[in-house]
Amino acid sequence: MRILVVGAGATGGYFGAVLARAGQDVTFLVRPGRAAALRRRGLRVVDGDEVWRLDPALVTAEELAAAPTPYDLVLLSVKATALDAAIADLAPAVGPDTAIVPQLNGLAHIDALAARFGAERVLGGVAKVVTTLDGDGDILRLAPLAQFALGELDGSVSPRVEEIRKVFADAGIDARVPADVVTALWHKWVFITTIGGLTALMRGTVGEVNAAPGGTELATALLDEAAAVSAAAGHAVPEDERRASLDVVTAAGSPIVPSLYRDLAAGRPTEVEHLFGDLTARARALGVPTPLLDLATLHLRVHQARVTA
Ligand SMILES: NC(=O)C1=CN([C@@H]2O[C@H](COP(=O)(O)OP(=O)(O)OC[C@H]3O[C@@H](n4cnc5c(N)ncnc54)[C@H](OP(=O)(O)O)[C@@H]3O)[C@@H](O)[C@H]2O)C=CC1
Ligand SMILES: CC(C)(CO)C(=O)C(=O)O
Repeated sequence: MRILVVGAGATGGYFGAVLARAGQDVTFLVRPGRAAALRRRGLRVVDGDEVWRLDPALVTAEELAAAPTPYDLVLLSVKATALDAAIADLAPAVGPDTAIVPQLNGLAHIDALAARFGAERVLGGVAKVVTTLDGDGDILRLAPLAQFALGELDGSVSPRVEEIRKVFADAGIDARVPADVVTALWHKWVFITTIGGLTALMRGTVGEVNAAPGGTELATALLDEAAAVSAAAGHAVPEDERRASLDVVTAAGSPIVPSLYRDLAAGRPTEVEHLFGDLTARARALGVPTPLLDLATLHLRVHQARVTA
């Protein structure tokens, strides 16, 4: 299977490196700056005490446009803020049989991809991994979790989904095909807006927020707001899943923060519109009140305006 990973950042770099290390035919579509850094330093993954280096196959948008090459699988791993440009850049890699698996948090990117490439080429993908880039561009894996869920958007069971799942599983990734990947995307969205809203509003880790009086109540209220939107959209969060998410966002002493918080704390733009703007707009359309998520949205918008000015 020829695999093109679009974006060699924290998640794409990690999953792509794991797939390449397992012997898969992986090429990274990267922008010139990242290409130069990877050629100089290699793609390094720091996983606890283990550090491994890969010298991956790279292609830039210019090179791909000059020699269009259809790939079997395109794994889209950019931030939502880079989505439109990435869609244009990856287009020459899409042929009649290409499967595009995005792994962004949120949902709106699915519609954007389907509009550009046709819904039949787009699968749903949900990444559960905790990775970040350090100052050298190396990938740091911050927690043992490495899960990838994918599926057809219409819920059907297809040979290509099983084939891709097996490629991930054979590389050692906990790869799953949920009963309904759109529901899985919604539930990840609920989780990410809860933990993102909590840590962004309170400017602390899950443990720090919960150590303060009222922190646990805020985590619970955020989760319930986000879950109410998901339920109104037809994707109710089952009680066991709600409990599992609650356990994570109320865990005493937990050092966990989401990538959104890392971006905020580092003064970088965040995926505010894709994650929060979209969810609160859908909440309004569905008649679901979301005062806490609205506050988080406003907070992140103020940051966005400042850092993009
Ligand atoms: N980090 C995490 O733990 C998790 C993140 N997610 C989600 O995954 C998505 C990606 O996040 P993450 O991997 O953290 O983001 P990163 O910013 O670490 O990586 C994104 C990469 O995309 C590259 N990129 C942007 N535009 C293009 C383009 N046109 N062509 C090629 N490369 C491009 C950037 O490269 P450049 O160097 O050129 O800027 C960057 O390296 C987000 O939606 C996030 O919410 C989901 C699960 C976990
Ligand atoms: C919370 C987490 C790590 C779960 O995969 C995530 O999606 C993110 O940080 O963006």
